[in-house]
Amino acid sequence: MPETIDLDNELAAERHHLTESRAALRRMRDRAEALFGVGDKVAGDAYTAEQLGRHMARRVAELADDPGTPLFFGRLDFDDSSYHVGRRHVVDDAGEPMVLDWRAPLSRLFYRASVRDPQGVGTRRRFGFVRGELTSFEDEHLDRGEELGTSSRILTAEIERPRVGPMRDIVATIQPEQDELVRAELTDSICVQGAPGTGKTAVGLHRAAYLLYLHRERLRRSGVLIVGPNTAFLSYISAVLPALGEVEVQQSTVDGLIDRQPVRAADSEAATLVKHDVRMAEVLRRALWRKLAKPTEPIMVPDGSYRWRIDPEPLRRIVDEARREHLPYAIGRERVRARVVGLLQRQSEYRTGNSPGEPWLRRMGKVAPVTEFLDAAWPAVTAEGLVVEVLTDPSVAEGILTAEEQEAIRWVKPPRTVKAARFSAADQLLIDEVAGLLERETSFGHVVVDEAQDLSPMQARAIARRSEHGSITLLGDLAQGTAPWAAADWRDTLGHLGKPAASVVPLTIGFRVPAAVVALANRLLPALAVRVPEAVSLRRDGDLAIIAVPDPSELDSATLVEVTAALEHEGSVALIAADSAVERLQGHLTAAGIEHATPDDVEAEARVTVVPATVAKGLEYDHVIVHEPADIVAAEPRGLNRLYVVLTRAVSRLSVLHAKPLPAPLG
Ligand SMILES: Nc1ncnc2c1ncn2[C@@H]1O[C@H](COP(=O)(O)OP(=O)(O)OP(=O)(O)O)[C@@H](O)[C@H]1O
Repeated sequence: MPETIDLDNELAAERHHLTESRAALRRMRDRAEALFGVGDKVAGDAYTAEQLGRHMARRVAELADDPGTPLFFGRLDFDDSSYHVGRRHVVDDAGEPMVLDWRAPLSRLFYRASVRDPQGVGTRRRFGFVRGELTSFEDEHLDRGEELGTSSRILTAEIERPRVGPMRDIVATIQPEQDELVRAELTDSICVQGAPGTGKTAVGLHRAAYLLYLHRERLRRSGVLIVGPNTAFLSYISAVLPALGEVEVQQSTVDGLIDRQPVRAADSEAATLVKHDVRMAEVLRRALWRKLAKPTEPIMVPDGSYRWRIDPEPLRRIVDEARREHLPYAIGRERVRARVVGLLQRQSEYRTGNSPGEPWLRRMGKVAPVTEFLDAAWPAVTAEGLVVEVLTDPSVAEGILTAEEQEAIRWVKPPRTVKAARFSAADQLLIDEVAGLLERETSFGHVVVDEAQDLSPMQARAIARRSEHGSITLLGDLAQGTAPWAAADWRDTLGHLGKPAASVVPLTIGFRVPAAVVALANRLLPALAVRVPEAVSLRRDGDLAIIAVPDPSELDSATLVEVTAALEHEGSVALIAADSAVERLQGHLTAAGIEHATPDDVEAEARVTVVPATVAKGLEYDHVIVHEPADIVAAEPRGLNRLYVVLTRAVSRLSVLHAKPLPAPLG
């Protein structure tokens, strides 16, 4: 059987290449560490030493080898050469490539070459690994018209593998439609509308890694930011970028971006709605700029034996001019101060014949008459102070907000001082909005926003301020919108984000949810009032069980039985329930001696996670057990959308237990 022997030899050769590549990576890391050690001795000054130190530490971290993940996952054979494709570049001692980074231009062919357009690739080889051990490979001879596409055994195994712990990268199996998005230009802002499990999150994270590779210096200076819906989601995705060698990407919720003040108050529902409404931006802008007043008094500045004077007319001109320059408010104020001092300087030069020096200019900027003029014509404002004013007396919103809306946000008991004010979570948005009117925010080079369908206009504006000079990748699914302000059309969100021209691209191939489960969830779509393309599941496997429990008092115990049965299978188990039922169910599990974790504890040993329905977004588990869908739907106005999210978390099996009738579209 010569074919078998040949294959064995091939496999042995590939394993040898893997061992050699690992050794080469270790030597690269040793060299980096050695350099790290001498870095502070060769660097001239403390600053350079620190910079160099940080650079080297990063380099060493980037070169870390994770024995659990394969160093390469594919190979491309051309006529006269072949390359292994992997998570990062590995070179031998002579600098020759042993593994090409998946982001290198040549590696692109691994994802994109096809029989129709082989782009010079003769054979594409994919490797199968078990716990870091290379165990198999699969060849597509594109030059002989062989192509596996999504029927690749290795791709199927990867998609169907049991899920444990945090999210993993998908570099080995990025699909052409995903690759197109991952490798979009840095200057392109894109919006990805994708059904559940189509790889939106994966695409966003890989795009961040790709852009960092291609524009390393530029993006390192300006930074890359990933915005996610909650901390459970952020911990779930936190391992992906480091596994790709990217250790310096900031990940945050929107609240985390804008937390200038502690949250010490809660809003009514009506107040929350108003504060997230884009009209609040207009209210705050008006409240701020109304503070400018026309100068009516001259400025008189005694200066030794002289006395300088500026009349109201030139002062008015200075204020008007600065206003027309559309500068942020605080910068405008300083501009006015500088121009006033400029006029004083000219008078002084004219009268004394000398040019006053820096100290004189600084003193003039601060003398009482100048400060008093500024405080009257262009008063100093703090973001917190202005928000306190508006919430104490919302009448400034006249004509923008209705009388009821003004009442909804009015503070019943205004604080005596700004310091004593107790701000709510939504107030942080208002404070951030004003801060953006006062000063310029620094922009990230690229921002990835996940679960973007739930951004309120004011949240989108907070992100816009941080990406004014950069591009964005917006990821979401309109059908999964659960916030009261959830978008019905991506154009609206893109407008608030300041990227109205971004293209909206659909993803439709589902990698997570088995076809039977997708079919169930899709029954909800017509009731969700959004127009989105349905997902087509790649997964033919999977089980769906809908279990009616006739006696409501037995629903919890039936759920417990289902959890116990689920533990017979490999992989993770999630019990998802209406938030109000979570504590009770946790109690039952504890009483039954079943270990269980919370969704933000991704390192937990427990195989069962109890997930409140409102936290399930973006997460996935092998076996999902949904407890009483009717309660999940009843808990909030967009409960059906929430149920759609909950039903689409299952990778292999979904069990739905109900005592109440199933919500209409499912019944
Ligand atoms: N090309 C791929 N190869 C293998 N697995 C993939 C691929 N694309 C996505 N997946 C897997 O499918 C699952 C769903 O991906 P992901 O969470 O990115 O989807 P999503 O569109 O963000 O889902 P949701 O809308 O539910 O948030 C993940 O386990 C991911 O690793």
